[in-house]
Amino acid sequence: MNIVFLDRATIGPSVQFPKPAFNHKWAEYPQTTREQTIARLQGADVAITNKVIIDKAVLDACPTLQYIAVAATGMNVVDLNTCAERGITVANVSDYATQDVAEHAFMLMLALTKQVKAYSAALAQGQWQASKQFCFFLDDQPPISTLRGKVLGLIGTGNIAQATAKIAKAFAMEVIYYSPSGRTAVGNVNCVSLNELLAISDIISIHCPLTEHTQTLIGKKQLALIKPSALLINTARGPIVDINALLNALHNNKLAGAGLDVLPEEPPTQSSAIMQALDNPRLIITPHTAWASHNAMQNLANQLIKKLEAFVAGQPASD
Ligand SMILES: NC(=O)c1ccc[n+]([C@@H]2O[C@H](COP(=O)([O-])OP(=O)(O)OC[C@H]3O[C@@H](n4cnc5c(N)ncnc54)[C@H](O)[C@@H]3O)[C@@H](O)[C@H]2O)c1
Ligand SMILES: O=C(O)[C@H](O)CO
Repeated sequence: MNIVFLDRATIGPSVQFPKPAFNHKWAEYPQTTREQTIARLQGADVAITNKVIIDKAVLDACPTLQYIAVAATGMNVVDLNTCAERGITVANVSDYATQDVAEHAFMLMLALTKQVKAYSAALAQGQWQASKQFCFFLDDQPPISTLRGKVLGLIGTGNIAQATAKIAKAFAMEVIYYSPSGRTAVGNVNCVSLNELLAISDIISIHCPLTEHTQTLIGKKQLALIKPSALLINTARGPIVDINALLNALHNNKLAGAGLDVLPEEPPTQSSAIMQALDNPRLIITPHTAWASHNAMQNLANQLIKKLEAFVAGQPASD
């Protein structure tokens, strides 16, 4: 088996990939550009990719591929339909960073409700040091608020959404879900329509995959349904939110804050509108690191190899 790992450097250097227990040749590259992808996959049976795109053009030019291991939960970098037509197995790694991503979503919620960015910046500018009392308030920011009692609307009902719901319960928040499948409840928590969720939530957190159905799921029309006092958290995939519509809503005070771990373009270019908005204290961006604890990444590496071994042994893949 010829295995080619196209973007090994996207998994931290402290992580060891176990040696597959079958006869193989392993080639790995720190990164692979679009132009390099086809050449590097010539003769490969197995491609491993985290974020290198394997679309129809790549699949057409690499007929030896039998198995694509996505070193991530989100599989949006692979043309799944073409793989299915051609009998190419695509396997992602699910549930390796569930708790990490849920904690990250909460970190963003807490940072926004407690105005951490605005107050840290004021401190760095010496504003607290110059104040006449023990504490210091910023008059031009929304009031600091409390999570307890707030309605958390979760888009998606999968692993990360449910882990986020568990944390929310500990904060005494009220949780609702949106599921496109018509489910009415997850455990004892109600599912509502997307429009209803947008209208009644104090915090909306996105936990669905990026697919043709979820591209700009949250656009101008949907943002208009959200309360101006609400927060939007996206740790799923950047293109699920129309970023220009989001920036507009923030700028016009139609949204109280946004916490984003993912952007439509990764990495973003410095001149992009979102990077130009970075000094907005109600916008917190992390560089797609929600998943990236050492433990989670090692989990991912172990599971990826286990699934690959199961495939080579002709056993059904299991998580
Ligand atoms: N930021 C990060 O570091 C990070 C890490 C892991 C996963 N993710 C992203 O989070 C996503 C969710 O991960 P998960 O482990 O919870 O996956 P999961 O498969 O357990 O759950 C996905 C959920 O999305 C729902 N869904 C599918 N289509 C939908 C639609 N059109 N509208 C609304 N909901 C829809 C499904 O019903 C399911 O409940 C992944 O697909 C990935 O893109 C991001
Ligand atoms: O989907 C995932 O697992 C994360 O985005 C890391 O690639």
